[in-house]
Amino acid sequence: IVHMAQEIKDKSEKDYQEVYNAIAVKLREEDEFDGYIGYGPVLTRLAWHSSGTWDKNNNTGGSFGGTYQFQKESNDPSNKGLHNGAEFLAPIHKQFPWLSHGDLYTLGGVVAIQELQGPVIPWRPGRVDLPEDMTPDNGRLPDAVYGADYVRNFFKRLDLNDQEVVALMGAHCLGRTHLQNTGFDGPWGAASNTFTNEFFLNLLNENWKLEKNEAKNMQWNSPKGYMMLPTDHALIEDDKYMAYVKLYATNNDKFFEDFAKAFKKLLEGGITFPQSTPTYRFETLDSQGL
Ligand code: HEM
Ligand SMILES: N/N=c1\cc[nH]c2ccccc12
Repeated sequence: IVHMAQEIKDKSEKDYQEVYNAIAVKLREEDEFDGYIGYGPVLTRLAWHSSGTWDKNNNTGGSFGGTYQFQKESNDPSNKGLHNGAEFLAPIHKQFPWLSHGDLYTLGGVVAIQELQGPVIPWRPGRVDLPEDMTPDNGRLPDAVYGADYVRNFFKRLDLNDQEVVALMGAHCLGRTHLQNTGFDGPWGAASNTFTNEFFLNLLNENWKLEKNEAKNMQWNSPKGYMMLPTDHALIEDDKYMAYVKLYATNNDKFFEDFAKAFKKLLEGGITFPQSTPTYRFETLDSQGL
């Protein structure tokens, strides 16, 4: 299967910056969601889950067709809680009906990362809505209970190497787990809505204890009330992953640079863009003085 992005002839950078700004203003205004965490983390997870269904071996799934809009995909147990992100974006789709669902879900993640003070994520438009029967089967997204070998093998399907995997996992600096969504709980107290390299610093500096949680799942907890999934903790159980954890814990610029590249790659998996497609680097609201 070839997913050829369409050439968007009648929309300019200004048009896409307008969509970016509409999402960013709504994000700034609706700050009370999920105990004042806001919508940034769940929008980030929606962009990742709508892209993470890609299978490089047969080029099925991925962000191109916007198939998260169909219940077969949005009802995947792996996607529990993401309807909050989709409902947040629904009015944006109404306001800009010319934007495809695939472009909408991925752009939502780009806005979230940038407005939460993360790196600029270069982004290209042109994803094309596919019919419901092209929706990939459930079960293509990763489980949280396994170790480093599972994580490494899982991300091969998305064509992502050790360095890209560790960089991407740094997004777990945002938001929190919710017992009723995934059977994991915490961190307790203030979960973060600012994009930093803290995930790596916490992995290295906290005193982690493996405990069974209320849903009978094992997770790593620290005296400060932080938590890590088994797949998070796997990054300091494996020498190759550990090297990148240390790199990103000590070099925030390198983390930002590598995260931006890996997140763009994740959001574009399986898509062939025409040479003429522009790559947009959007301004944040702050940098526009808005
Ligand atoms: C081994 C791979 C991964 C596993 C097993 C995993 C698992 C999870 C789980 C269990 C949650 C909690 C969801 C909930 O209970 O509401 C979560 C949240 C989250 N994940 Fe991941 N994740 C992985 C990779 C990623 C990647 C690659 C990204 C983005 C680049 C990401 C971004 C997020 C964000 C932002 C949240 C917070 C969502 C919220 O606060 O509502 N995750 N993840
Ligand atoms: N602070 N938030 C997290 C810390 C470690 N791992 C996570 C996994 C998913 C969501 C949030 C976190």
